[in-house]
Amino acid sequence: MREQDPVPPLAEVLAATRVVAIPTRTRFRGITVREAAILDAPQGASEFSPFPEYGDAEASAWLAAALDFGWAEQPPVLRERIEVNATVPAVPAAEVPAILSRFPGCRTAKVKVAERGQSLADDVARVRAVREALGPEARVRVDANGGWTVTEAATALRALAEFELDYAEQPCATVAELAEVRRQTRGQVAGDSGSAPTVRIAADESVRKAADPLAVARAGAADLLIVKAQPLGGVRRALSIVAEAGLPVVVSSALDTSAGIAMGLRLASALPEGLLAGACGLGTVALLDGDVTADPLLPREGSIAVRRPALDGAALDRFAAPPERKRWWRERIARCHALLAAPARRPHQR
Ligand SMILES: O=C(O)CCC(=O)c1ccccc1C(=O)O
Ligand SMILES: [Mg+2]
Repeated sequence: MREQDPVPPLAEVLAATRVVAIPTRTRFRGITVREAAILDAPQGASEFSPFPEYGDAEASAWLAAALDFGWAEQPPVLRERIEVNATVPAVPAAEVPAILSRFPGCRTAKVKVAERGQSLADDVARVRAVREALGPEARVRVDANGGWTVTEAATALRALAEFELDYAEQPCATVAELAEVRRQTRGQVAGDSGSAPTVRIAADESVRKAADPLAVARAGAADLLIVKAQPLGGVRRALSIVAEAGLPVVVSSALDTSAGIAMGLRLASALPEGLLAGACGLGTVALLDGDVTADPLLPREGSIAVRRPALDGAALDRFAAPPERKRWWRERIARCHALLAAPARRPHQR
């Protein structure tokens, strides 16, 4: 929400809010039930779904995004369909074909790696299964969610080099570590006879969880940025961050329902030509065992049409969160709303 935009009154926001709890089809990021506040807002369906463990300051950027998408006019749509990647959770390699079958036509896959309790051999087997299923022309990415040290990342990316990765997303936790991994993998290429591919480094958490989302770009620690509309405060704010960063981007999501996916699609559709670095991580409704609309925003022939879903009352009832969780989300919205309404304490103010 732009500084001059008024925040809608709390009573109006709460009156528009329905809290849902939707089971996931596969454990993802430790999550088996995805909770979200769905807003039946004047501009259409919107979503507020920061993960439960996030504090109010971080979550209030997600609320700014939800209110902006629900109450404010959005930038023009420059493209009607957005290509998406298959998102492969940290499953055993044998389960890869079943996961990929939920993403019909997708020629790019993003594979979770560095999962706690698993080994590099598990990661290599999973990535190999994805490469074998999709063929040599497909783009294969990995996402470590900051799970590796610099040494582990260098070792893992060497082991994964044979799969010719599109990029490695957030291999390590900090900007300094990303810069070091980027330097080392380049060194690897330079010292090699030329056969080893450069592994591009993408920043995700270093953008969406940072006090300054542009610091990673300024430090030259990434080749591209993952941008997510909710944590960055909305479509318009994400667009201004992209414009300042000057790096190619991939738009992604946070295991949103179709209401939140629509926000990501809108962001992807508004990006200036040439900035989009391939398929976006917006196909994840395929990982949920339900949705808030009768017409979910699922990948078809590798892409999704840019549109807002119509909320389905029966689905909202079916997935209604238990009373104590509903109360928890409404109280969270009230606290985050108070942070947004107090200009001096607005998070991410620059
Ligand atoms: O980018 C994608 O393919 C899907 C979204 C995704 O991976 C994700 C979903 C929820 C929380 C974190 C992440 C992530 O990119 O790290
Ligand atoms: Mg990521």
